[in-house]
This record gives sequence, C-alpha cells and structure tokens, in this order.
Amino acid sequence: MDHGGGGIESAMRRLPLGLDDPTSIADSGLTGPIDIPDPKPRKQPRDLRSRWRRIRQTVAGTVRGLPRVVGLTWRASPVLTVVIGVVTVVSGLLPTASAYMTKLLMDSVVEGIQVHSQHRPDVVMLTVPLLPGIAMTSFGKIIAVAALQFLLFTLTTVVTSLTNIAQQLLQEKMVLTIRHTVMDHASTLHLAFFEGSQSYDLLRQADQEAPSRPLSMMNSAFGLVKTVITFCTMIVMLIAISPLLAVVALVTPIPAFVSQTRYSARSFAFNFLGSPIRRRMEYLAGLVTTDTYAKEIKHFGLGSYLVDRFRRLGQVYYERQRRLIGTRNAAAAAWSMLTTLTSSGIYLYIALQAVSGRLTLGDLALYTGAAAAVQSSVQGLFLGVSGMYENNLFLDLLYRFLGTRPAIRRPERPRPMPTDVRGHVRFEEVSFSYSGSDVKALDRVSFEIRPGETVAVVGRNGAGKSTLIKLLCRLYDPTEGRILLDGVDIREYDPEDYRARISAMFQDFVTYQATASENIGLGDLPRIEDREAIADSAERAGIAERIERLPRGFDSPLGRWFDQGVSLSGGEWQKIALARAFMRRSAILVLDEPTSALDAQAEHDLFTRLRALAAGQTTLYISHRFSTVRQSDRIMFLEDGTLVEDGTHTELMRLKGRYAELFTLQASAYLDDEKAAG
Ligand SMILES: Nc1ncnc2c1ncn2[C@@H]1O[C@H](COP(=O)(O)OP(=O)(O)OP(=O)(O)O)[C@@H](O)[C@H]1O
Repeated sequence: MDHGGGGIESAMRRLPLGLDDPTSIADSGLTGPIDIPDPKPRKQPRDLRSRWRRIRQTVAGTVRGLPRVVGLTWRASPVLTVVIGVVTVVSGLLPTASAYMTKLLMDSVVEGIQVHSQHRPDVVMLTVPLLPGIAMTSFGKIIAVAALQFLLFTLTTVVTSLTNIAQQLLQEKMVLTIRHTVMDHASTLHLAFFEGSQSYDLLRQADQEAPSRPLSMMNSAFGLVKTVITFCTMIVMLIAISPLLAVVALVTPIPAFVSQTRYSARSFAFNFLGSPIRRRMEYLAGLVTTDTYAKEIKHFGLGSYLVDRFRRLGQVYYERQRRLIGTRNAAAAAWSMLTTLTSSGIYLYIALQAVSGRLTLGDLALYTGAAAAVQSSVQGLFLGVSGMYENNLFLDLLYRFLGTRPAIRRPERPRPMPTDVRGHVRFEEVSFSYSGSDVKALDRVSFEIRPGETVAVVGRNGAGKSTLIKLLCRLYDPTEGRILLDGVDIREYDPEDYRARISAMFQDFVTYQATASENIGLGDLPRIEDREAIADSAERAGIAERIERLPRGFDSPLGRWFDQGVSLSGGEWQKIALARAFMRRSAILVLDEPTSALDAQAEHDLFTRLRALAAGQTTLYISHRFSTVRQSDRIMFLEDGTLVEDGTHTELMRLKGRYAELFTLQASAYLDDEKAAG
C-alpha cells in the first residue's frame, strides 16, 4: 500500500544500501556481524535539471506529509488542532507585524524630531504639557503606535502560552492515539505477522517511535506553516523595496535545504539498517536483566560474555551515530554560512541606502528586522522541511504497518456460529508450509475426530504436531486442503467466533503477571470475575488447593514483576494454564503437551480423569509420554508432516509400526531400570 510522501522504499532507493534484506544482518541474537553497513552513495544524474527534479520530489513529499500530520492531530483532538492552527497562523504573522510596528514607531519618532528641529520660533507650537519640545501631533502618533505595539506584545505573549499549552496537550494526546492505534491494529494481526523478523521490526519501530515522534511531527509541521507565513510576508515586504533582495533571500536557502534532506534520508536509512543490531542489543539486555533467564545466565557464567557483546554492539552503534550527527551538523553549519553572508549583504545594502537618503530610518529598521526574520525563517524552513522529511518516513512506516491486513480475515458474510457445536472435526488433505519455508510442516493430512472423542497426537520432535493444533485453532490457514467443523469449512466462520468455541492450552503458555484468579479467568474473558467457574477450573486442573494456600488465595498476584507477587513452580504454572483452558465452555479441547512439567502423580491423575474433565468435549492432545497416550480413544502418529498411523493403542501395537517401536522403546527403558534395580 502506498501512502505517498516518498516513503521508505523511496528513501531506500535513493540510498541503495548494498543489502537486499536489511534485517538479514542479525542472524543470531548473540553473534553475527556487528557492523551497520554504510549507505552507498547512489550514482544519480548531477545535472541541474535532475537535481531540480529531485528537489521538487522532496518538497512535494514533504508537503504531502502535512495533511497526514494534521489528520493525526485532528484524530487526537479536533479542538486542540483548531487552537494550534489559529495560533500558528497568528504567530506566523507576528514577526512581520512587529517589524512593521518598529518602522512606524521609528518614522513617527523621526517625524517628531524633524518637527522640533524645523520649528520656527515665531510660530506657536502646541506642545505636550511637562514635555516641552514634543509637538502635540507627533505625541499623538507616537502614543498610538506605542499602544499598538503594546497590543502586539500582549498578543505575542498570549499566543506563546497558548502554543505551549496546545502543543503539550496535543503531544500527550497524540502519543496515546498513535500507541492505541498501533496496539489496536497489532491485536487484529495474524500469528505469522509476529513471527516474521521484518514485520516484527515494522511493529517495533512503529511502537517505539510513537512516544517521541508526535512532538517532533507537530513542531516540524506547524513550525513549517508558521515559518512559511513569516517568510512569505517578509518576502512581500522585501519585494516592495527591492525585488533583487527578495530573489537573493529566496534562492539562498536551497543548497542548505538539499543538504538537510540528504542527511535526513541517510539518518533514516541508518535507523532502519541498525534495527537488527538494536534488536540484538535489546535481546542481550533482556537476557541479562530478566528474572526468568537469571538462573541459567548465572550458572553458565554468561553474564560478562553477554555484557561484552552488548558493549561491542553499542560501541559500533554509537560510532555510527557520532559520524552521522557530526557530518550532518557540520554540513548544516557550512551551508548556513551562505545564509549569514547574504543577510550581512542585505544589512549593508540597506544601511547604505538609508545614508544616501533613499530610505527612511523606519525603513531601515523594517528591513533590518525583515532580514533577521528571513534568516531565522530560513533556518526554520530547514528544520521544518528536514524534520517533516524524517517524520514522513516514520509516517510511511506507521501507515505501512497499519496497512498490513490480517491474513486470517473475517469473511464478508460470515456463517453464524451454531449455538450447539458438536465438535466433529475433519481434516481433508491438509497441507501447510510456514512462510519463507519450502518444507511442508504438514503434508496432505486427513483424519476425522468424532464428537466427544479423545485423540492423542504423537510423533518425534518437529513432526508437525503443534502445527496441526495451530491449524485447528485457525492461527494459520492451510496452504492446501480444508478443515471442517461439523461439516462446515472453518474459514466460513468469523475467526474470533470460531476460536471462542475452542479451549486450548499451548506448549509455550503465558504466565501472566496477574492474580491467580485473573490468570485463570482470562481463559473466558466474559467470566473473568466468575469466582465459582474459576475455582471449578482450578479444581479440575488440580491447582485449587495450592492456590487456596497462597497468602491471599485466588487474589494472590503471581509472578514477581509487581509487588507481593508469588513465585510458582513450573508445574504449578502449567496447572494454572490448564485451568485457564478449562474455563471455556466449548465443544473442543486442545492441549499441547499439557503435562510436560507435571509430576508423575499429577500427570496420571489428569489423564485418568481427562474424559471426565473434558465433559463431552472433543479432545485433542499432544504428548510424548506413551503411558498416558494409551488411555485415549485413538492415537495419531505424525512423521515429517504426514499422518503415518491412526488407530487405538491395541491396533497400533498390533501393526508393529512406528508407534509400537517408540512405545516399546519407552516401556523397555522403565523395565530395564526395574530389572537393574531388582
Ligand atoms: N513459526 C514457525 N515458522 C517456521 N517454521 C516453523 C514454525 N513453527 C514450527 N516450524 C517448523 O515446522 C515443523 C513442525 O513443527 P511443530 O512445532 O509442529 O513440531 P512438533 O511436532 O510439535 O514438535 P515438538 O514435539 O518438538 O513440539 C518443524 O520442522 C519446525 O521447524
């Protein structure tokens, strides 16, 4: 989706980076190249026409960014956007108005002096009481101008504080709006999005930049508008005195402008290219500072190794930043010299004109003010344009992220989910490959599970068991074939409605830093406060008694991230996750290695009671313990993504195939131990 404004792709095209896939730099969270490649200068036409075209493109891209920023501020707060819009226009006019006011004051002062010096003693002059020598007419004028100037100063003060208030409030509002939008969109995205390193980077950047970007976006966008207003009004005044001066003032900023945008693109490319390195730094920092890793890091003595790797990456990162910041600012300073030179020229020209009598003293003041304002607005333009350019790239990133459509979508007219799902599951020639992989994780798998049946899925590591479960939960869609629930292709349903009908516990379940009751209640959000259901699920998972023994029972916070959290053992956490799965009243129960961390007794209890616990649900579970698997109605044996055996324990043992082989292997291990002990 193209959102205009030049975009990341365009920035990358402008600066070919010598890498097709910038995120391929970090091939491991620990090791890999620690360098961030320098953007290679592109061989682009250097003739005037091409340069002019590139400038036009950049300006057009920047201008196109303005409505997007205004759109975002409007979404954050229409009232504050109007306030900031009005104060921006007013404060853009203020410097010109104040320069003009100074001219008026000067002229009336000079006129007053002239009246006084040309005064003939024989003519009576009406003077101001207590201020002899000041003619009444001149006094009136000066007072009027001074009053106007006072109003102008007051207006400036009011506008400045209004700008501050509106900017600060809008900044807060926009941070919230952008973060909320990013979170909201992320929550709708499919699982595969989070598994791709490039898309993950996109999300991270959109989220991480969100708190700092709005202020700089507003500053550059509204600053740009304000500066343009000041600049244009000042230029109009300059044209009135000398068109030549106006042209000089207009042309001078162009080289600096070009230099700034070039560096903006380079700085953005650096950020983009550096993101794999930053990701690795984050990962390393996380390893050393997160509670769950601390034990292993200490035991293997990895601390200093990881810290050293972080330090080396940090050094390279800093060095690159230093170079970029240094060259960028040196170039900016060099180019701004040109502007300074021109302004000095303007001063000189006007001073000479005033001496020769072609201009009044007021004109001199006006033009001096104008020259200073033009110079500072030129700098403002640099800042505004280059800031907008960078912000535009961020906006592209944000909109590109927001433009990613969930791969698993609600059909246009979803089939209503029946209230009485029976739980009849059917896989028809289902194949699936993970994106970016040619290997089929599942290859033409077909089977049927009747309502209420309990089926165990077994197989070696990597055989495709978890993939099968993820497909059943519709976290992915099959590459080929289809999955039917009660005879209907599951893609016909709204994915959320469909998932609500499945209770699942995954291998890598989440340990929420929340109370025991919340940890379980999250399994069925509408009933998160249903204490009875929560207690019942805990009971079924065999964790109720342990929870009741906690200092605050079901209200005890679990995990140590927040105050007074209780640490649970691995098996206890697994039982909590199991209880969460039991919360839902659904037709299908899916458990991926539900007892991997449980003690032998707890595991035995769970499987002997599974049928009762499942209460008529169609149950599919993965287990590597063959002693437990035999209690299921049926066993499916997966190998390299294909279903090679399917039947009851007795049938498969009689078959003397893969299942029988592995079962005998496990059983003999126990028997051998027993024999050895005997
Ligand atoms: N998110 C993923 N992206 C790419 N490939 C994946 C992903 N998850 C799994 N795979 C690959 O798909 C294959 C099947 O994985 P799956 O997790 O289904 O195996 P499994 O049978 O559950 O293994 P285990 O018994 O170790 O849990 C593996 O070769 C694995 O490398």
